[in-house]
Amino acid sequence: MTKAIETDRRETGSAPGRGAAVSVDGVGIRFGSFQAVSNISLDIAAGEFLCLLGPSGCGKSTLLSAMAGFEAVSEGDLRVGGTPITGPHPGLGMVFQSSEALFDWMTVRQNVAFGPRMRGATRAAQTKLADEYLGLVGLRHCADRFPGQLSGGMRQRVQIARVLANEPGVVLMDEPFGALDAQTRQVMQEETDRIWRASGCTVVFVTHDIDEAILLADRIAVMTAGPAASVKSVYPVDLPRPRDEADPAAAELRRALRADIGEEVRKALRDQGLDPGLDQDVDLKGNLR
Ligand SMILES: Nc1ncnc2c1ncn2[C@@H]1O[C@H](COP(=O)(O)OP(=O)(O)OP(=O)(O)O)[C@@H](O)[C@H]1O
Repeated sequence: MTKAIETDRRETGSAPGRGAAVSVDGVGIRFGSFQAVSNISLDIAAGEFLCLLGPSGCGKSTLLSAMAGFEAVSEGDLRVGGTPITGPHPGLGMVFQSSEALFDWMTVRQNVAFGPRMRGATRAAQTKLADEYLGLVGLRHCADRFPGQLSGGMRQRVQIARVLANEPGVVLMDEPFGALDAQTRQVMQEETDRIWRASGCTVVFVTHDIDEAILLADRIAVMTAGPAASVKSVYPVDLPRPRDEADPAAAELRRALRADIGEEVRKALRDQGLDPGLDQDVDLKGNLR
């Protein structure tokens, strides 16, 4: 965290950006009579980077939405920093897959300054904070452009800067790089690792990409196939950072995750009346390979 950001925190009176713990205890979420997730328990430590993996449609986004306060839990208890989540909260920031979440009519700087402005920061402090976080994501030089003038990867960086400028304890990311091309995605993964370490936030990150999870996570939680999905297993990723995909330990973890998730994807396909066959490889979205 840079000195200037710390100074701005004092000027804006905002909460420190240190990570907050997330506690998920016996959580179930229903939509009418449909039980999407059931009996989910996860303790996420302050400052931890946790990835959620699971078959398509198992309830990853639903769980993330509940953590963000967008979705009410039907059973169980969900807390951030010890406080029950009862609705959207400035201590929680959400990065969406689509950068349409940005305000197209505002400049990049105005987008990032939006949160501090809503918190009543002075104009000078808003600009200073926005420029600091734009610097953190490597986009200071784009501050006066509009989102429509940026590439997809740049827009996602603006989204991240905008969320961080609110100085949340927890950042929730729902497949943030799913719509990007492979090269931009790789750069964004490396950047996320760096930005997360600089910010000190807790991150809960939903992805379909096992390699992305291995690259970024402290722990990976694998969900069962829905309905009534729960957490099947949790894998610690005890690998040095920055991560090396070629590390034999990463390859071993990749194999274990593929087997674990593959089982759930096959289950989901069988429930849909599709039999992938035991020797057929499937990806997390249920596509045969
Ligand atoms: N508002 C809603 N009303 C009814 N059902 C819903 C609603 N939101 C989600 N669901 C259902 O809950 C289940 C979980 O959906 P969710 O989007 O959380 O899965 P996911 O794991 O994030 O999927 P994907 O990996 O494909 O993005 C699905 O069966 C979905 O149809």
